[in-house]
Amino acid sequence: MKVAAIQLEIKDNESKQQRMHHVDAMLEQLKDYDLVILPEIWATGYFSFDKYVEEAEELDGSFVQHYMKKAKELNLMLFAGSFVEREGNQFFNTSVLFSNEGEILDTYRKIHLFRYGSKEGEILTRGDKISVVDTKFGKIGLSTCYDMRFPELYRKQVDLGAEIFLVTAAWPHRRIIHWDTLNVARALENQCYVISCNCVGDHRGSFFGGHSQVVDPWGTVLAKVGDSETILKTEIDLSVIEETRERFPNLKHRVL
Ligand SMILES: NC(=O)CCC(=O)C(=O)O
Repeated sequence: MKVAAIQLEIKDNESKQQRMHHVDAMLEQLKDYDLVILPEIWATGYFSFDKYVEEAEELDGSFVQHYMKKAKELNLMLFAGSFVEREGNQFFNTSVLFSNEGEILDTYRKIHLFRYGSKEGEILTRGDKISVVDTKFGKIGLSTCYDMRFPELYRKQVDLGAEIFLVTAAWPHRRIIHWDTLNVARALENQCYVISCNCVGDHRGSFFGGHSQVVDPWGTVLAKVGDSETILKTEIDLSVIEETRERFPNLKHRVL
């Protein structure tokens, strides 16, 4: 399974349309990939809290319609990262997984909203549904950034059959050691692949840390990129999930 993560630089002087245009050009390079993942609230810019309401869209709005078409056109499964979703008078940090046929496989509204130096928790409403979706590549669990600090979410995803965790993020450079550690921890404790995608760049005075990565179910980092804009490209072997779980069956040894 060929996977790619578009580690996007968020530039303050770019508009949502410009960022989408830039991402679309990067997607064109990934036509023979099976799965592509994008970061958190990348089109608006995670720290552009003043634009959240103005740029929010409904689930059938133009952002989702656009990436639905792109997934089909490029014949790839696309985890389009998250965007600010409006439903009635509520707003959510919502990510969408599209099939290569352009269907919405699942959506996920971030459950753990970030409140440390972030207005996310003031503006948005938290999600309350755990997302694990059956795909042609196995069962995939969806999550967003700060969620990584809450192991119980991933354990619940495993209980629902998850084999691969997709994590969309806007994680700062100053806590990048936590990010690296959590990517490995979530993979090895749950014997799942972690495929994560972070932003980079100096956005409204905060530096995003990059380090988008792919970690296998044994906790080995198969691929990791640095802290500048790039596309992480790698291949994963899905048989490693079952093989790891059989060889070292810690998931079966749970007591609690
Ligand atoms: N976007 C986020 O959720 C940031 C999370 C973060 O910076 C942290 O957990 O540390």
